[in-house]
Amino acid sequence: MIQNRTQLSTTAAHDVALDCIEAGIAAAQPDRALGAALDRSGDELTIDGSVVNLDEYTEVLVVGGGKAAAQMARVLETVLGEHLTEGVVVTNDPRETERITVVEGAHPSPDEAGQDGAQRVLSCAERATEDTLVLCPISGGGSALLPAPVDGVSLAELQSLTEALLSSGATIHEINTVRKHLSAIKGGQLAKAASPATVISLVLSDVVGNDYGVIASGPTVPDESTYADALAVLERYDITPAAAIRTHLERGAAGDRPETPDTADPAFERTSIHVLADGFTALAAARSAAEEHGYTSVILSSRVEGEAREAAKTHAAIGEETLTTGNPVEPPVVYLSGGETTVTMHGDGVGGPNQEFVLSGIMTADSDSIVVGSVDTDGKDGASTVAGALASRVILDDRERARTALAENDAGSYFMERGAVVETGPTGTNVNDLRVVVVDDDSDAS
Ligand SMILES: O=C(O)[C@H](O)CO
Repeated sequence: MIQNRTQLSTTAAHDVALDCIEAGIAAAQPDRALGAALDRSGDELTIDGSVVNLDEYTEVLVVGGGKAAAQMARVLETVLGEHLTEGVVVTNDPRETERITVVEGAHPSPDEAGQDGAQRVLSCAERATEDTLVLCPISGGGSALLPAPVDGVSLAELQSLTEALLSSGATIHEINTVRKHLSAIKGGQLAKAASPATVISLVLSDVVGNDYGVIASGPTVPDESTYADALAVLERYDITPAAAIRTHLERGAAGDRPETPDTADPAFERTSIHVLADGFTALAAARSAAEEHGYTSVILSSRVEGEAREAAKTHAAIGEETLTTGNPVEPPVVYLSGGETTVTMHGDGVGGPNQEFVLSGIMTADSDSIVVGSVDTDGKDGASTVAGALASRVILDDRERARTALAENDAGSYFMERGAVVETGPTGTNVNDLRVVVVDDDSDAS
């Protein structure tokens, strides 16, 4: 799956790191995650260990959205077989399905097809009764792919607000607080549309910490945020929305519009959620891959956030400690982490947080025996076209150039010139970043 593997595999440690990356991305594939979590035997459907008796329902609907929704829909079609009544999902990564309708929408800015798809998802959910089982495949990207702007707000107004929010520096929690208050499907409203049905959400998480209400703006999850919170986000980031948007939010804050449904809403009495893959899924698979190579393997955290170059220094420092004092464990060892780091732009170079992480990491590490790899599991590191990078300080043949590249957010060019970028192409999944630091006990990295 990884291109340029031979170029990247200059030592055994590089090979180990690449195997960890490949195993992590493979484990987070939607079909694999769903396939592992779902099982049907006759009328019994097992979801992540919980048994659902399909004969208790007169129909089974599948509604959802997100980048992985079509892959998830395919698995559901196979597992449900004759029990499936109908379904609609919206995605930007369509796959062939037999009975579930797949609508192709746009990401990261919503489009008309997505709007139409979201409407079809809502209509399908609305036909549910208390005898209906509604299964909701939901994954990252769902917020853009299922727009459903509220009455009075146009798609064009929502598109320009989305663009402003995405470039504002607001967190995904903040962005989705605003989105939830401008949509007829987000913030629990899909579950409300399906009420009083039994609603089971099957989720692939691209949100660090798996806040259910944030993943795809939580269409089936009670929402505690308010119109006032949404207005506060716009104020915090100095965003002036279209007049219709402001009016809608202000009327909502004044109590003239219903809030998104919260935990007290009876719509959630028969809802449940299963996160079937997240950043930890990739880390656990990477750990097994490292162990197969005979390395001790330590998952540092699946929740590393903050400035990429600073996080890298901490990872490199752990590697150095390992080599000098054998703490926290003796080498050879593979340290793994996930989460999502960010980059504060100082220049206009090529790269992304993962490439910047690797460059900062190898510039900090004072040994050839520390190999640093980092990728975005969706195959696209920031605005670049590659997944990330993999290197040791051996490629620092021009330290001055490396320093400038880091200063100008140009790590991508530095690695590209030296064949050290990791290229996967679009992977079909996204469980955030995957970082691998291999610390060998000998100095065979050359
Ligand atoms: O769709 C979204 O809101 C983001 O991908 C987070 O899940």
